[in-house]
Parts: sequence; structure tokens; C-alpha cells
Amino acid sequence: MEVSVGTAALALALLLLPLLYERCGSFRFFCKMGFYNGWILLLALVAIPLCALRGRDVENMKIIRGLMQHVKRLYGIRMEVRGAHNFPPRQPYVVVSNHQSSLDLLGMMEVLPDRCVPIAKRELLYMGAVGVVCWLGGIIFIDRKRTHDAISTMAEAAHTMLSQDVRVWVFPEGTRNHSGSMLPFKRGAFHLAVQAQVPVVPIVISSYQHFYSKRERRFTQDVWGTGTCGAGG
Ligand SMILES: CCCCCCCCCCCCCC(=O)SCCNC(=O)CCNC(=O)[C@H](O)C(C)(C)COP(=O)(O)OP(=O)(O)OC[C@H]1O[C@@H](n2cnc3c(N)ncnc32)[C@H](O)[C@@H]1OP(=O)(O)O
Ligand SMILES: CCCCCCCC/C=C\CCCCCCCC(=O)OC[C@@H](O)COP(=O)(O)O
Repeated sequence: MEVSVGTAALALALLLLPLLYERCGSFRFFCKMGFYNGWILLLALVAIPLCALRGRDVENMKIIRGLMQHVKRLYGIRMEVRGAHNFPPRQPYVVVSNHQSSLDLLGMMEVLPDRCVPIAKRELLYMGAVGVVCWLGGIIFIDRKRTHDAISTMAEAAHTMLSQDVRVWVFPEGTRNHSGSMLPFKRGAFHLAVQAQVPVVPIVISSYQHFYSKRERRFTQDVWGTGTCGAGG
């Protein structure tokens, strides 16, 4: 029986990969993050036909939320939610929340209220199937390079919140920040709440420095919490 050099090299690589995964933290980190992105992409492909039945509609966020909720278990993450009763039950509001990394999607999907859509940077629209799903979910896209356009989009959002009973989730830091502290807030979320005359509901996604650090390429398992801090007018 002949074994080509290519086949032998492939077999060796396949044997070495688990060893590398076991021994090398950085390799493990990239595998876990690669799988995270790949899995979300796959979920997006599942979500597209389900969401397409309704077209672009905030009700599709329920499908997206439902499809995402098991992802934490793949990573051995247990989530604790505190203060969920602080969401006003029957009116639109603006959620403001800290933003550490793309893992925040897990915290967001754990507590995302019905008829609530995030405001996202426009670039997400171009992430293939993920962009399509975001669009079908009614996610509001802003062009951060064009302040004037972003402000107009927010003004439209204020109108939509009232006319279509929609809640909006804003990351007021305006970007991901995994430094352990918070960046100064941008003001769009608060203008939005004033324009729509709705409450602001602050949510904290607790720091996950102890189980995740992009800088140190560390991603282990842990309990992780999200909590609403109460609603203010
Ligand atoms: C199954 C598969 C599942 C896949 C699931 C995928 C889920 C995906 C989830 C994705 C999650 C993705 C998450 C993400 O993508 S996070 C990134 C995108 N999100 C944000 O950037 C939101 C936060 N940003 C803001 O609120 C900014 O303020 C905006 C963007 C609006 C402008 O920022 P910019 O930096 O350009 O300007 P500035 O903040 O210096 O403001 C300039 C001036 O304008 C005034 N001003 C501001 N706003 C308003 C307003 N509305 N009406 C009237 N005035 C307003 C403001 O007071 C200031 O004036 P002054 O006070 O100095 O006089
Ligand atoms: C045809 C192009 C194909 C591209 C395929 C790309 C595949 C990517 C697959 C899955 C990505 C899953 C994660 C998506 C959600 C990420 C949400 C997020 O965290 O956005 C960052 C934004 O908050 C702030 O951005 P910056 O920190 O300012 O930057």
C-alpha cells in the first residue's frame, strides 16, 4: 500500500492539532474565537430563511435570540441575570449597555426584550449572512463616519420606537472596549430617549477579564453576569 507524502503530512497535522490545542493557550483562543464566528455564520444561514418569511421585521429578533441562546453552553459559560424586572413592561425604552467584545452578543441575547433591536455600525451589513440576518431582524445601522446621517437615522428611530412599539439597545461607548473601565459615553442614546420621551434602562454586562482576554489570548470557562441597574426617566 502506498501512502503519499501529502496524506502522511495531513495525518500528522491532524494528530498534532489536539496536542497543540491542549498545550498552547493562544492556539486554543484562536480556535475558540474562530469557532464562535463560524458558528454564528452558520446560525445566520439557518436564520435567513426563517426570518425571510416575515421580511425585515423586529419580530425576527425572537428567532435570532432563540438561535443564539445555546451558544454560551458550547463555551461552558453560565450566565446570571439580575434585575430583569427593571425592564418597563409595556412601553418603548432605550437600553444602554457597556460593550467589551463580540462575546457581548451572548449577554445581549440572554436578556434581549421582545421588540428590541440594537443600533449597529453599518459595516456589519457587509458580513455576509450575518449582515443579511441583522437586516432581517430590523437592526438599525448607522454610519459612524457621517455624524449627520447617524443623527438622522437616530431621529427616524425615535419615530419608529413610538409608532411601532420598538425598544432600542445602544452601546453608548460607540465601540468595543475591553480595558476594564468605560469610555466616555457618546450622546446619541440620550438624545434618542429625549426625542422619543422614553426611559433609559442601563444594563451592565459584567467584566469577563477573568475568563476572556483578547490581549492575553485567554478564553476559559466561567460564570458571567448581566444585570439591569433600574430604569430612569
Ligand atoms: C443568528 C445570527 C445572529 C447574529 C446576531 C448579530 C447581532 C448583532 C448585534 C450588533 C451589535 C453591534 C454594536 C455596534 O455596532 S456598536 C457601534 C455602533 N453604535 C454606536 O456608535 C452607538 C453610540 N453612538 C452614538 O450614540 C453617537 O452619538 C452617534 C453615532 C449618534 C454619533 O456619533 P459621532 O461620533 O459621529 O458624534 P458625537 O457622538 O460626538 O455627536 C456629535 C454631536 O451630535 C449630537 N448628537 C448625537 N446624537 C444625536 C441625536 N440623535 N440627535 C441630536 N443630536 C445628536 C451630540 O450631542 C454632539 O453634539 P454636542 O453635544 O457635542 O453639541
Ligand atoms: C462576504 C463577506 C463575508 C464576511 C464573513 C464574516 C463572517 C463573520 C462571522 C461572524 C461574526 C459574528 C459576530 C458578529 C457580531 C459582532 C458584533 C460586534 O461586536 O460588532 C462590533 C461593534 O459593536 C463595534 O465595532 P468596533 O469595536 O468599533 O470595531
